[in-house]
Amino acid sequence: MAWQIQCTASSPPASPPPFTPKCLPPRSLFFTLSATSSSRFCPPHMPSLRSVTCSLSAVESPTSTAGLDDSKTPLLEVKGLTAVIAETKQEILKGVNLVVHQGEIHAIMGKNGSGKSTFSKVLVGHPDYEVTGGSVVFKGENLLDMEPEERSLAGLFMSFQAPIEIPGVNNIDFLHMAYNARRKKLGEPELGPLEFYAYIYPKLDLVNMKTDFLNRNVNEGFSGGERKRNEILQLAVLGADLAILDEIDSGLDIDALRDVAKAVNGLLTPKNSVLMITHYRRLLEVIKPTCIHIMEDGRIIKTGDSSLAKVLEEKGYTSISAE
Ligand SMILES: Nc1ncnc2c1ncn2[C@@H]1O[C@H](COP(=O)(O)OP(=O)(O)OP(=O)(O)O)[C@@H](O)[C@H]1O
Repeated sequence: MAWQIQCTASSPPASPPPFTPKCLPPRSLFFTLSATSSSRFCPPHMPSLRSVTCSLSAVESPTSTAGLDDSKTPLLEVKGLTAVIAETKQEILKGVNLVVHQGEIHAIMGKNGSGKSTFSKVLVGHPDYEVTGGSVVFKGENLLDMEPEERSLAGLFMSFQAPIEIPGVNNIDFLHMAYNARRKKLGEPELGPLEFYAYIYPKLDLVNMKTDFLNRNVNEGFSGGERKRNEILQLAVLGADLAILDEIDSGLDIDALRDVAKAVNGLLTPKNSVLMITHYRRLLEVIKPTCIHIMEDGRIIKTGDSSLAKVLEEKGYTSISAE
């Protein structure tokens, strides 16, 4: 799936409201996020097991430059990102702009087929898509130049809408390998099996998972909710500067949603950020977003605070499109 965010701001208000996220007026920002899952696309955090991929990007609106928060370097900057389906050349992303700073939580919503997942896929470098324009800078580096695993090692994590199974690969071995790859990248010594077990064991409580899930093959036979918990366990183990969560709430029962939200909130620090795609306000009530972005036809058409989700629930996307 894919995400795309766009924040637009007009002229700065005379008196800024008490809560003025950096992505809202007087700033002009655009966010784009896309994520893709495919049985052929590997998690970027699994360099040697290419079955899923992740990536994220943000671009500043060409019209929003004056409004950007210059006081902080953006974590993610996506500018005018356009992309087509590789096979048919059909354009899906039509100019996505997004800026994410440290400590921010951004939500992307939008009708089915608006391009959210495509955006995510493009960000992670999914081969089904070709970038035809724009740029994506993550932590000051050109994300589009990086391989999917390089993006992960740089601090990008993505949780897929439909996490894939990796038959024959033990969950704890998978996590151990991915974790050590990250440590190696950071110039830190790798952990042996016992050290890693001691590291991961307390994290199971975070997502309310039983120990035996570690010894099962990755997602094999897991229920939908268990897969989502496992995704968040991966995030807890690997850490991330930017976590992209694609419909992390789908398939979760009420208790599981609470567990997952608690885990995600517990992982947040002033230095890392979250970009989450969702169709439902219930997620935004437990993981409170800094901004909500609405995507339509491959672009971010509106950005607002959490009250936007209430408007959507009451009036639907048509009311936004009509503005
Ligand atoms: N590989 C592909 N081949 C053909 N069409 C594609 C491909 N990828 C995306 N599309 C089309 O691009 C459009 C956007 O799809 P995308 O999955 O990004 O939407 P979305 O906003 O994530 O939708 P949803 O909310 O239903 O998950 C859809 O019309 C989809 O059919």
